[in-house]
Amino acid sequence: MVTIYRATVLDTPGDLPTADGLRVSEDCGLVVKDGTITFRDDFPAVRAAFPDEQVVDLRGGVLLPGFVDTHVHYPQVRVVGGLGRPLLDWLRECALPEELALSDPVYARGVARDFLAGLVHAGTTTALVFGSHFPDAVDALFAEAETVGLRITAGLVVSDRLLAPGLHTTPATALREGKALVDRWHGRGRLRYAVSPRFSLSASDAMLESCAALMETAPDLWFTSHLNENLDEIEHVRRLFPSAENYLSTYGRHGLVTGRSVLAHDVHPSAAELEMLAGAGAAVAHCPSSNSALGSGLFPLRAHLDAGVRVALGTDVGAGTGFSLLKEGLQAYFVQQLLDGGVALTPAHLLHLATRSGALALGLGDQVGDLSVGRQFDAVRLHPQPGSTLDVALRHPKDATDALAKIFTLGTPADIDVVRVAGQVVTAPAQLSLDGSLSPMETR
Ligand SMILES: Nc1nc2[nH]cnc2c(=O)[nH]1
Ligand SMILES: [Zn+2]
Repeated sequence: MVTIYRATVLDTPGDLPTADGLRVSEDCGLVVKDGTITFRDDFPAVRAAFPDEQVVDLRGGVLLPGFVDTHVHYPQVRVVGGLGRPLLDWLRECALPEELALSDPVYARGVARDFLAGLVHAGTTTALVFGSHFPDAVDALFAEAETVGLRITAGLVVSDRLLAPGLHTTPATALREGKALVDRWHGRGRLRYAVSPRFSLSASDAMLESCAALMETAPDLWFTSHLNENLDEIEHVRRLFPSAENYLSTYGRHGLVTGRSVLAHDVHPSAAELEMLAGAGAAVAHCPSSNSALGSGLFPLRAHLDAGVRVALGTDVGAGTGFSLLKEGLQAYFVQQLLDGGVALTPAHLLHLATRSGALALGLGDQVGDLSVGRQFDAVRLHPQPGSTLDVALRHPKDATDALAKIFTLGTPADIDVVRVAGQVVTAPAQLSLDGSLSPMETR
C-alpha cells in the first residue's frame, strides 16, 4: 500500500551539538509504503513520479516527526501537579501512595489508558516509560500500548528498601517476575523491555545484581533508572554505598551502564560520571520541567555535550508538568537561558532534543526521530485552532525557524490534530472510570 503525504515538513536529521540543521520542506511529498518513507521531494516532483497513488493532504499547519519521550512514569499520570515539595518529600507524599494504588489491576488498567491517552494527545509516538512495581500493572501497560500502537519500552520497577513496604520485592522475585515480563513482551511488535530499578537509594547491591542478571536473559534489553537528581538524594546514596566512587558507579559496578542505558536527570554530575556515561555510550534524559518543579537544579547541558554524553528530553510525568515535549523543549530553553554558561538553544536544537536525539538515545535513530527516506512514517501535525494565539503567530512567520520558535513557545497538545505511527492513525484509548468501567462518554 503506497500513500503520498503532502505537508509542510520540518525535521532535524543531523545531530547535536552541531545540529542547527533544520530541514524545511514547504510543500513536501512523502511517499510511504507499508509504513516506511521510501521517497521524498517537493510535492510536484513526487506527484509526477507517482501519478496514480492516493494523496493524503496534510497541508495547513506543520508536520513534525513524532515526539520521543525518554523518561515518563506510567503510574503517575493522575498525580501531575504535586508542586511545593523537593524530590524525597514529593515521592513520599505524592508519587509513592499512587504507585501503591496500582497493586489493583483494575485501577492499573484505567491508569494505563489515561497514560497512553496523555502520550497520544501530546504527539508522543515513542517513549521510554518508567513502569510499575506490580507485574499485572506492567502487563496492563504493554497490552494497552499494543492496542494503541505506540512504540513503548518499559519494565517492572524494582526496589527492596526505603520506599514503602508494599513497593518492596526481593532480588529473586524481581528476577523471576521480570523474566516472565521479558518473555511476554520484549520484541513483541513495537514493544521492548527496560530493566528498571527505581534508583540506587531504594535498590541494594543484591537487587542491582538481580537487575544485571535480568539484563543477561534476552538480547537488546534496555536499562533505565534515576541519577544525580537532587543533592539530598545524592547524599543518601553516598551513605548507602560508602565504597562506591559516585552515584553512577553504583549502577556501573553491576555492568548496568552501557549503550542501552538511559539515566534520568543527572542534574549534579561529577566529571568522572560524565566521562563514564560518554565512554559507555549511555544517554541522559533531561527533564527540565520536573527539575524546575521539584527545585532539583539547573541542568548542566554544556558539560554533558562537551563530554560527549547523548542528551534527550523526558517529561518525567508526574513530577513534570504534563506530557508535552513542546513544553519540555521550551523549559529546556529557559533553564539554559538562566544558567551561567548555558547553551544558547535554537528552535532547531529544541526540535532535535524532542525527536531525533531521543530516537538516538533509544537506539531507534535508524527508524524514527526524523522524516528521512528509510524512516518509519511517525509524524504529528501541529494545526492550531483558528484564532488561537499560535494560529495568529503562525500566519506571518519570518521563516521556518521563527515558526518553530512559536510552536515551542505556544504549542500545546490541543494544537496536535494528527498522530501517525508507521503511517497508521493512532487514537487515544477509551478512558475508564475509577471502577474500571468505560467512562460515560464511551457508552454513547
Ligand atoms: N522525579 C522522580 N525521581 C525519582 N527518583 C526515584 N523515583 C523517582 C520518581 O518517581 N520521580
Ligand atoms: Zn523519574
